[in-house]
Amino acid sequence: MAESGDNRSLEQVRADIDAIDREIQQLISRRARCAQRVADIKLAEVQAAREAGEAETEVVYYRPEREAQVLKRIIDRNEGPLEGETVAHIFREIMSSCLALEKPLQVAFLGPEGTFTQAAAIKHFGHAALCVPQGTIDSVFAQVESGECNYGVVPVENSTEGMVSHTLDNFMDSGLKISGEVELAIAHHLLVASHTGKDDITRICAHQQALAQCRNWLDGHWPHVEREAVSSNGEAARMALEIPGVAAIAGDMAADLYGLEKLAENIEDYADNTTRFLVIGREEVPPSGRDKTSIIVSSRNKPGALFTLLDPFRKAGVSLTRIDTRPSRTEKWAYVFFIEFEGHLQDENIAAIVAELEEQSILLKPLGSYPRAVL
Ligand SMILES: O=C(O)C(=O)C[C@]1(C(=O)O)C=C[C@@H](O)C=C1
Repeated sequence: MAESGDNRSLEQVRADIDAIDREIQQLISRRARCAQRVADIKLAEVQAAREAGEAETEVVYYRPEREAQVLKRIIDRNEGPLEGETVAHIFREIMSSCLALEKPLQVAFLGPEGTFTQAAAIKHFGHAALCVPQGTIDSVFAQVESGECNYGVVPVENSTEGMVSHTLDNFMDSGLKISGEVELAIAHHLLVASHTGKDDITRICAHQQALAQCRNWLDGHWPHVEREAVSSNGEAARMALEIPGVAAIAGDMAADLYGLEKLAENIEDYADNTTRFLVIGREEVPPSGRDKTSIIVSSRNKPGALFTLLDPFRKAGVSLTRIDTRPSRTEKWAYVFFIEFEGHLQDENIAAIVAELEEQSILLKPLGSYPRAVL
């Protein structure tokens, strides 16, 4: 092994690396064969259930709770010198390829290509999943509901690509479940085509939220250049490639996709700009041990209604991670609450809270329990 103080030559160390790569490759192949065996077992179980006359079920190849456990364990046991997250990303890709051997996944995302939602889909499912762009959040839901796609990825919080409230509204009418969450650090760059010089720029295009998130930087560096809000950062990048004088604000995905150059990197006014996305699917996810649950709940419009809804959480000592309000579409001046908290619907304390809320509310819809983001 390459230890400090070791005086082997470059050739010798490279010979070590070659031998290690061979072993890693053999182990990855062995792992992939295990995944194939897992797929056979899953199929046999579903066939046996069908023969026993149990309800018609689909084979569920993708297991988010298991993936979260595998990735968490990798981070926890990591001893360096690589960062735990770096190693986990490598395993993310290995699992993604293993799953594709079992069954290739189709994942709908709010497009177009090159958006942060696509980056979130790839971060969550790895590069082996086939990511299919959709024009609207509604059509991401529709693709998963119809079975055209296995899963969907939509923005939910502080997004540069879509309306959060629109995602929440979709959940009110949909039978889909949340099967995961993705957090993505958003880094914006000023991008131009290789034939566009700094002095050629006459217009800077981006999604309106990206323009807003870079306002101070733009005021400082490009105070006299026109800014134009377009439908997405991906679209802005496409324009930068095709229209002379246009520069785009967008992320790495868009820069790579359209082969654009970065005139300036990380131009967002606030570092730690994170967007959160939800993964939607048709199945409920079993507990991973580190889960979150989302519900929609609506109460009668009377004083103290919100307090009554939240009190069971306080009594049980369960942390809320998010609460949003949307106007009810059926009753004037009534509201529905979108509440997220730590724990799984199968946990006893969570089941008790939900039972209590059911008594207090006029509507309670569990949207699913899912593993907390690991990466
Ligand atoms: O454990 C399983 O159920 C598998 O299918 C194996 C595996 C993996 O490669 O580790 C692959 C896909 C699943 O989403 C989870 C894990």
